[in-house]
Amino acid sequence: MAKVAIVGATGKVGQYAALSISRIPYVNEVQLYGRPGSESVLDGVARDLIDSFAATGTDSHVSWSCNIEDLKGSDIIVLTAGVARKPDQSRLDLAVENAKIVADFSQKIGRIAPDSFLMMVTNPVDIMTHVALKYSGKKPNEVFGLGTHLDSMRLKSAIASFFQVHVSEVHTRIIGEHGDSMVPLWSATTIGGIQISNLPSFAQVPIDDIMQQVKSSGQKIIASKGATVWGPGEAIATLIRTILGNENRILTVSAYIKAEVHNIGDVCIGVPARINRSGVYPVPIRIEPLEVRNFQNSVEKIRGITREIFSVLENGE
Ligand SMILES: NC(=O)C1=CN([C@@H]2O[C@H](COP(=O)(O)OP(=O)(O)OC[C@H]3O[C@@H](n4cnc5c(N)ncnc54)[C@H](O)[C@@H]3O)[C@@H](O)[C@H]2O)C=CC1
Ligand SMILES: O=C([O-])CC(=O)C(=O)O
Repeated sequence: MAKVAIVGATGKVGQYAALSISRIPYVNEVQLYGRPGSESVLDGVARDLIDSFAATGTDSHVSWSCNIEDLKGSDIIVLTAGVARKPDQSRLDLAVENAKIVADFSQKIGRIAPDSFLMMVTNPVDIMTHVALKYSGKKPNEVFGLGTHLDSMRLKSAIASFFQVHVSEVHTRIIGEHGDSMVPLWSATTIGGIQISNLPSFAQVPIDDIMQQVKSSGQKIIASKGATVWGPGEAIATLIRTILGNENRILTVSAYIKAEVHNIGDVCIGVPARINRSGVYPVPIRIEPLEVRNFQNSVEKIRGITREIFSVLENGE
């Protein structure tokens, strides 16, 4: 059984993640962490969560704290703390402000919970994952981010809807940045086990429209209801269940790569990774030449901004 802590638990994503995580059978403690001053909100979130348990039969302990030392003993810490973008902002606009928050928490988490996994949600998530890796002092397989798994879910829904098939019949992935330079892998997309380009109707797929829809999904939801919550909240729970259940599923997460994708590396970015109780292991893959070029561009963009952010953190602005 495991303790999962959420840092940023008073926020929209943190609150829904608490609910989705509490329903994972391997979790026996959900800890809600918030900044000093957020005691009353945390208490309310905990009570509301516990009220739901009678309906779902959930048997989990809920605790809350504003004392960072209480993260001790966590098996997984989910970091959702930080600012969220406004509809007219890019995720990258949040980089400097959130990097300071993430670096500070990661340093503390590295000391207080050295054996925990650290899952990054705060945006821009690929860069924040690298900040968390560096400042926590944890191993690369212990630090990962919710990146293009969510984009892959969005693409999967769009493809299932176009072909009018159940989502479980669609396997697909988006790799690269959780942002504009994301790269769909059509070469790794199947419907009912058939490679998508072998289906005659593939020629009718409005690929550009679908990718535009996937890329703008977060922004559209933020513009209309203020935040994306249920998509990311469920995706967070899937990743945690995969670790705690030692499931060895291959999911696309932001992880540190060295040379797994055509020798491109030294960056945290969305890649397929085998995930189990020991952590997150990027899978060596070979993809089509155009996909390699697009991935290389995405990597160069994220690596460049990550370096700038490291320099800001080290030297100040
Ligand atoms: N990776 C992904 O797929 C997704 C990432 N996100 C990101 O998650 C983050 C949280 O989003 P929401 O929950 O919608 O935002 P929110 O504004 O509802 O919650 C933010 C949380 O961070 C805390 N926080 C803010 N500034 C802080 C600081 N200086 N120190 C400590 N804690 C601080 C707040 O107290 C609150 O608990 C954002 O960066 C957002 O962009 C959101 C959805 C999906
Ligand atoms: O779009 C945002 O800012 C939140 C997010 O990352 C997503 O839902 O994909």
